[in-house]
Amino acid sequence: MFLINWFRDVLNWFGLGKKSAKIVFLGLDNAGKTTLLHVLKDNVLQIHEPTLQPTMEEIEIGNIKFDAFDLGGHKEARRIWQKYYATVDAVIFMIDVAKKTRLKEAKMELNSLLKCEVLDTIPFLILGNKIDKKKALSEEEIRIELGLPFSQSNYLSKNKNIRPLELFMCSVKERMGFKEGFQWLGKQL
Ligand SMILES: Nc1nc2c(ncn2[C@@H]2O[C@H](COP(=O)(O)OP(=O)(O)OP(=O)(O)O)[C@@H](O)[C@H]2O)c(=O)[nH]1
Ligand SMILES: [Mg+2]
Repeated sequence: MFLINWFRDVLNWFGLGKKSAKIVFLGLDNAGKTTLLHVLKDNVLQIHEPTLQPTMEEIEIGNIKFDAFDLGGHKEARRIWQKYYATVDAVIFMIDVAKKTRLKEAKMELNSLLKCEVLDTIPFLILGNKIDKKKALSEEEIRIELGLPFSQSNYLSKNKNIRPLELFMCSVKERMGFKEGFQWLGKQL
């Protein structure tokens, strides 16, 4: 019962009501995607092996359906990301904000997603994860490093459409920050 209520809360964060949405979790390896998915699904923080094969978690309560695709972030795995683009309603792009040395690589992957024609108007929720770590960069530093706008209305997609895109800093470990991100995303769907 607790779990069911908890799922309902999760879905309410999305503002999904009776909607259904397909979401992909993307980002470099080790960012925390699988950890987040399982916190959302079971409310448990587990240690996961790096994701080698894409997995899909489907949560259905009443007529609410939420499909989350968890794709591996290591170099080989990134090649298949594009197979999922055509049908997605939203992208969650996760970044390890405590790993400064990999921000350039994360920026490159994010930019190539943003340039992708089929994702032109798809909302992007960027989660700056691991703010619990000592070395975590601030939100401002992350915006600068990734070249993200400070104001939402500035963000134009490749075809000059306004694309919903927002950064939320979070810690999956401390269960902080991502809820606000999902609330924002729910409004864009
Ligand atoms: N400190 C801290 N560690 C975290 C947090 N979230 C995830 N981690 C850790 O980061 C590591 C990688 O997490 P995963 O969820 O496996 O990362 P992933 O993005 O799925 O990685 P791939 O499957 O390789 O693409 C694990 O050791 C997690 O415990 C967080 O909020 N804070
Ligand atoms: Mg994973």
